[in-house]
Amino acid sequence: MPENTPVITIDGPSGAGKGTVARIVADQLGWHLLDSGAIYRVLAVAIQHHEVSLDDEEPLIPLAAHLDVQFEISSQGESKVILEGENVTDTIRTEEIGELASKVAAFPRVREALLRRQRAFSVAPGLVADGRDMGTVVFTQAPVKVFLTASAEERAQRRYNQLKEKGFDVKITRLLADIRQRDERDQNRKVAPLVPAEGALTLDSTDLSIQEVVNKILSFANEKLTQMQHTS
Ligand SMILES: Nc1ncnc2c1ncn2[C@@H]1O[C@H](COP(=O)(O)OP(=O)(O)OP(=O)(O)O)[C@@H](O)[C@H]1O
Ligand SMILES: Nc1ccn([C@@H]2O[C@H](COP(=O)(O)O)[C@@H](O)[C@H]2O)c(=O)n1
Repeated sequence: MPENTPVITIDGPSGAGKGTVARIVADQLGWHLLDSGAIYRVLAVAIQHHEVSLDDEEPLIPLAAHLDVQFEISSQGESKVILEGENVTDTIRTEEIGELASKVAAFPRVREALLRRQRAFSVAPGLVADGRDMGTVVFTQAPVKVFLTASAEERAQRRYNQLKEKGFDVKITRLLADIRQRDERDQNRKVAPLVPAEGALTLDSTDLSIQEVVNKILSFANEKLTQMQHTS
């Protein structure tokens, strides 16, 4: 991992807005983007395709280590996720796959098998990485770390709006229950639990617009990166 590539990590619970703001921040800086949750989600789809049971960690490790996935950008600028030659862009976004991904993500050796793949995204001129352990495990050297959160009710409402817009028939009470269950699992697992990294800026986005969150992250990043230039 090149130690001198600047990385901005954005960790936080499901629906806090990490992916949305990470994309805007990366675009504005002209940096690369890593949606690490997508990797766990793709692995969950691969597990379903290959009918591998979650009862035992062992068979999951080679699947994680040799995951045949490509993240592509279409000619219209839309991102596409290809697993074993199949377009799984929409499949990975379902609540069912999110739930399965969070179960798979609790296995320590599965997480270890995915580390190198995630770190390979750290390429000049810089990387914006979002997930649960970007600042605490994957990019511990990152000069800019953010912990983005929002109330569970607000996150369920955002997810509801998002799914309704895509034409899915969903119940907000169910989404809220799923979000709470996923928070519980991600925060309390033994390996890489969801916690703010040391030195992270904690942002509660419950009452903030997307643009306000982006502005706060960019101004924090600017401050940290300027400090870094002066000390190197
Ligand atoms: N500050 C905000 N105010 C209102 N809506 C927001 C805000 N931030 C994000 N959203 C909306 O909330 C939805 C969820 O956002 P997003 O997918 O970025 O969350 P996430 O933290 O990446 O979730 P996950 O970890 O589950 O992928 C999106 O529809 C997004 O447009
Ligand atoms: N760095 C990460 C990223 C994700 N996970 C797990 O994957 C699940 C799905 O992630 P989304 O961000 O796409 O919702 C999530 O609930 C986590 O369990 C992870 O462990 N580490």
